[in-house]
Amino acid sequence: MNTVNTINELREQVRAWKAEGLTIGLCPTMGYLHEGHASLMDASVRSCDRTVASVFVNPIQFGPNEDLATYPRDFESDCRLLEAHGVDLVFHPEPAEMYADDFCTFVDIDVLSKTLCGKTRPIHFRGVCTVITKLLNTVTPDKIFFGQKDAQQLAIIRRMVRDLNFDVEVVGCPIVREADGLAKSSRNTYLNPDERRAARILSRAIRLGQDIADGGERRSGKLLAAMKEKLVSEPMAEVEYVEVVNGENMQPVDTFREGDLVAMAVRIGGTRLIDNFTVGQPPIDFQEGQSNAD
Ligand SMILES: Nc1ncnc2c1ncn2[C@@H]1O[C@H](COP(=O)(O)OP(=O)(O)OP(=O)(O)O)[C@@H](O)[C@H]1O
Ligand SMILES: CC(C)(CO)[C@@H](O)C(=O)[O-]
Ligand code: BAL
Repeated sequence: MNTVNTINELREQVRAWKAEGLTIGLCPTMGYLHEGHASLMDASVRSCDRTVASVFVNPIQFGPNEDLATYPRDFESDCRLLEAHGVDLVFHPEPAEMYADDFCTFVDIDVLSKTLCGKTRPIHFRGVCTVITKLLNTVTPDKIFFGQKDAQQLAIIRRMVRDLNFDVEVVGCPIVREADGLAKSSRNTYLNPDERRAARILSRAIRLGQDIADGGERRSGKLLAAMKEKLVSEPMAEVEYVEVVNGENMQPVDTFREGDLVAMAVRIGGTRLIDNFTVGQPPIDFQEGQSNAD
C-alpha cells in the first residue's frame, strides 16, 4: 500500500492505473478508522480493481464552534487497517494542499442541506460537497463509497453527482454497529463510560421506530412522539432532532412510506451522535444484556 500527500502524486498513480484499463473505487474518510470505514473499503475492494482511501479532516466542513481541533487522529493505526483491508493507495494531504491561501470556490447544495443536520451545521454540507468534488476531479473513480450512517450526506452526494453530471456510481453501505447497537463512529471515543452506556438509547429508539413502522403506523407525528419519549427516558440524552423525511429530497413528510428516512441527532454529554433507519429495512439487531459499554 502506498501513501501520497499531494494531488499531483495522486493523479499520476490514477493515470497509470487507467492506462492499464483498471477500475478504481474511492472511499473518502476523516480517519480514526473503525469497522464502519472498513466496510466501505471491503465493498470497494470487492467490486473495483484498485481502491483509493482518503484520510483528511476537512476543515471547511466544521463550524467555528465544532470539534475540528480535537477530532481524533491516528494515521499509523489507520494505515494498518487500510492495508489489512486491501486498500492500494492512501491520500493523506495537509490542509494547505487542498486549500491554498486564496481558495475561494465552493460547491453548495440547496434544499437537501437545509434540514436535519443542516439546521445546526449550516456550512457543513457545502464543505463536504466541495471536498468531494475535489476528490472526484482528482481520482475520477468508477465508484465512490459512503456509509448510510451519514444518510443526509449520502443523499446530498447522490444529488450533487446527478445535478453536476459526475461520471461516477455512488454506493451506499449499511450502518455497522457495536454489539450493543450503537453505530460505530470516530466520535464514540469522546464518550466516558457512563455516557457510552447512555448512548445505547439511540439504537433503542431506532429499533422502537422500526417496530412501530413495521406494525403499520404511517403518521410521522405518532412515530416521532414515541421515539422522542424513548430518547428522553435517558437523562443524559439531549435530543437535537428526530425527523421523518423523504429519502431522496430530505424534506419532512407528515405520512411516511417505504424508502423514507427516520433520522436523529442526540447529544450525550458534550458528544453529538447521529443515527437513522430507512423505512422498510430489516430491524437492527443488538444484544440487550451483553454490551461492550460495560
Ligand atoms: N458505523 C458506520 N457504518 C457504515 N459507514 C460508516 C460508519 N461510520 C462511518 N461510516 C462512513 O465512513 C465515511 C467516513 O466517515 P467519517 O470519517 O466521518 O467517520 P465517522 O466515524 O462517521 O466519524 P464521525 O465521528 O465524524 O461521525 C462516511 O461515508 C461514513 O458514513
Ligand atoms: C465524506 C467526508 C470524508 C468528507 O470530508 C466526511 O464528511 C465523512 O467522513 O463523512
Ligand atoms: N461523518 C461526518 C463528518 C462530520 O461530522 O464532519
